Amino acid sequence: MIDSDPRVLLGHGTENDFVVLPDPDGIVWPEQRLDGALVRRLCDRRAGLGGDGVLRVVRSAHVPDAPAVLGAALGDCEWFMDHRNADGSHAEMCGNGIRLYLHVLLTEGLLDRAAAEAGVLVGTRGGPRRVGARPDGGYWVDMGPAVPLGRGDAWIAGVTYPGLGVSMGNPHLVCLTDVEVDTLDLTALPGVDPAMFPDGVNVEMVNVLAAEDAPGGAEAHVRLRVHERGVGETRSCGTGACAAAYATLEAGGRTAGTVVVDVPGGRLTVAFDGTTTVLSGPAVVVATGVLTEEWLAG
Ligand SMILES: N[C@@H](CCC[C@H](N)C(=O)O)C(=O)O
Repeated sequence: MIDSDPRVLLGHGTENDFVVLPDPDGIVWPEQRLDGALVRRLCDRRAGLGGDGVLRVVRSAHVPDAPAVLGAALGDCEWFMDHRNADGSHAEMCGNGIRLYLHVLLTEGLLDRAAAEAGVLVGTRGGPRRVGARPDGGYWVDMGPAVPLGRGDAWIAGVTYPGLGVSMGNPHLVCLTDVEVDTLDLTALPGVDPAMFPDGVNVEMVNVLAAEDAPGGAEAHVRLRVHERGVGETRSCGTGACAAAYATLEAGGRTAGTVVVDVPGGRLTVAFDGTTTVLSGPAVVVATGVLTEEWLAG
């Protein structure tokens, strides 16, 4: 039995879709209730609502992990993006999810537009991230620096694809390839070296469409498909787009520039200034509702 209304929203960022649970004061979905089994049920596309993950919208004060992962920034992060992958696991960071998170703070009346446009520091298990709304729609996120993790390979159907490991708070292996990414089977996680990624990895397969003269004056334009840790193939990954953009610039000997990243679910833009990484893209709330007692009891 849940005392308060178990309100729920469905939303997405470039079709990376999430079940969003508003729980500002940590009353509706305390961690012991929102366990891995319930996350898996919510994300089930037939027996639940369906999603690549769950975002709990909660104040940092009600998240037991927050002091450890935010450290001195705890007091600056009123809000915490409590993210779960569809398999129930926690991830450090989610670039599409955090844009949707800010959008939900706005649509739920938990934040005013002026504050959102100024940019808000949100806690994540990867540390604090600043996210903001653009006056003309869309959202930006300061994702922090991309951290190279060294060279590694992915294997798909007996073919080896050389790649670059990149951390965006969470681990990625980016393979730039001339093989048309739309022809690859990403149903299963590509083979990787487990010693390089002891906590698992998200794998991005990338075609570089333009290494210069990209749309909107960007430095490069790529197309990406991704197999996400804890989910499977998704239609977009914000951290993956950042990792792919970093690997693309790095292959051209650059550390700064803007990369347009096309994913199956839309378009993201990633800008590097040599210090940090700014991800931009849309966020959409599709529906709002209430979970039924019948389903919760099931
Ligand atoms: N889709 C997300 C990343 C979600 C976490 C990832 N599956 C992991 O386990 O690291 C994004 O938009 O960044």
